[in-house]
Amino acid sequence: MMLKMKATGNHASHPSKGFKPLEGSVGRRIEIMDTTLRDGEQTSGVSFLPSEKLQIAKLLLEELKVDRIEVASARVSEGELEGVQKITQWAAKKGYLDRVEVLGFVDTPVSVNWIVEAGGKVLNLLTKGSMNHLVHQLKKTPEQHFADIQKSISYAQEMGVSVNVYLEDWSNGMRNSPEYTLSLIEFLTKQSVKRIMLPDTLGLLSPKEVKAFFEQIVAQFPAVHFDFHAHNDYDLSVANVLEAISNGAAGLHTTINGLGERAGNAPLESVIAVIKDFTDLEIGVQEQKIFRVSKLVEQFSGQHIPANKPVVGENVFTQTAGIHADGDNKKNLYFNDLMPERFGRQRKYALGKTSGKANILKNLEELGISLEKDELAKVTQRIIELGDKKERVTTEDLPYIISDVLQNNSISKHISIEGYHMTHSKGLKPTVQLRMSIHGKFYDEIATGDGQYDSFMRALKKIYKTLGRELPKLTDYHVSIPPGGKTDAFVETVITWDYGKIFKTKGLDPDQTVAAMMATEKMLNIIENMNYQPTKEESTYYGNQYRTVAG
Ligand SMILES: CC(C)C(=O)C(=O)O
Repeated sequence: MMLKMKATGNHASHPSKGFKPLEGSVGRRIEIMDTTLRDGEQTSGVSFLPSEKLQIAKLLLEELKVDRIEVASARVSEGELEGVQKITQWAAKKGYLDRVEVLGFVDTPVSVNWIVEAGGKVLNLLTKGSMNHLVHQLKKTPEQHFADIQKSISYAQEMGVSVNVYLEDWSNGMRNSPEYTLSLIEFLTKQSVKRIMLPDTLGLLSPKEVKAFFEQIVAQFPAVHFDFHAHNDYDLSVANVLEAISNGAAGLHTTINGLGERAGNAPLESVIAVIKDFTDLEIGVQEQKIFRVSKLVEQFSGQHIPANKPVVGENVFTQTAGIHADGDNKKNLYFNDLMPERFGRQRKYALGKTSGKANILKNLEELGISLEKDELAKVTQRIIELGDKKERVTTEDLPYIISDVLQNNSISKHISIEGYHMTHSKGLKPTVQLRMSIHGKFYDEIATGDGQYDSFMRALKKIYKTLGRELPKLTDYHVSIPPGGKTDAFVETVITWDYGKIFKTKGLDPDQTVAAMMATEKMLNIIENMNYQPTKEESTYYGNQYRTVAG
């Protein structure tokens, strides 16, 4: 028998753990086998290119430092063969070949030959862990199945390939046919097998059952290395993993971002956080690298990470309520062990209608901007207004908002856009129906143009014409979005006007045309201020900037 013994060792308690570790969780080192490239790729719609597989494999083994990776199923395709070859060629040079595993079937000699051709050295042999699967899928007796398994193991050995064994549908087996399932384990302990891998194939177990099954199995086979392979159908994969390792499992299977069949596998990012914070078990994974790897897998898999996904989701280290930011300023009142820096991330403070001054100050600090008290109050007010329109304003939006608000401050508002209706249809020119208020009086016009903004300007010109007034000449029109490339970000439109003097106005809105209309409204008020001979307290225009004229 070649079963790997579980390692034991001393382990000092994590200083931040103010609680008793779960029973049975002190001092062992847990092996992490990441199966992003095999079970993760079984996510509907995911297919990694060979070169992508190689890049992910490198990051998993060298940066994250997981113990083992499962990179493919044997026999799948030519592309899969190429992907495994790329990984094994690289792994051979690095001395990692015994950490690169391939799932294969009880089909001597096909899977083993495929793995050998791919340059692999480890077979994860898929056997049937429940009577149900054995009888209804393979239509074999346990004796026949055991004989076939023995043949596969012997052939792999002959070919220089080492073997771990999966008991597919093990969880069902433990529930409904434990005699068969335990007899298979018993049989495997007498074979040349390194690890026995116990999948909750349908993700049907509760933490209580995982605990009971592991207690039973580990008591019966104390020298055996058992891996647990969880699925997330009830959102219990992480809780189940915690029970498995706390009750004797020596290894775990995970995927990055929880990719995998149906609801996915146990997500590596949460699993490592939970092991570090809730047990005194040891793992070799480098958690600071997790975010980088998670983003790369997101990109290659095309599976967007939900914003609220623990550890790696966009929003999970963003405080939205102002009271939290305030608490962070006052003795870190909202501190917990799950610090973003651990995972290569940073805490953020959201800007929106619930965020308040403390959040804005935190963001200004990050940007190195300081504002006067009254300016801060105005910026806060503007963010609240924007928050009412759009849920979140980002730090990157802030400089635009500040400049927008401060510019607006210094201008008395006599003219406003009271209402508009814009059309944009294929085959027809855009039309804008516009209502303006000028010194309290309403003016309505409709115009058609080459674009929505052009239509708006034409309607505006008609109104101004009826008043016998001229508009400045538009000489430049510049649109930009804050860095980050988000399509839901605020758009800043800067328009340059020639009214004898050259000046610029800015508008900011998630909609580009609306941003341009806001910039235009500001321009109208500026020229109105110019024409109006401002009073002492009114704003006026000097050169290319606006100042309040003090008394
Ligand atoms: C193919 C097998 C090993 C599997 O992924 C599972 O049972 O969950």
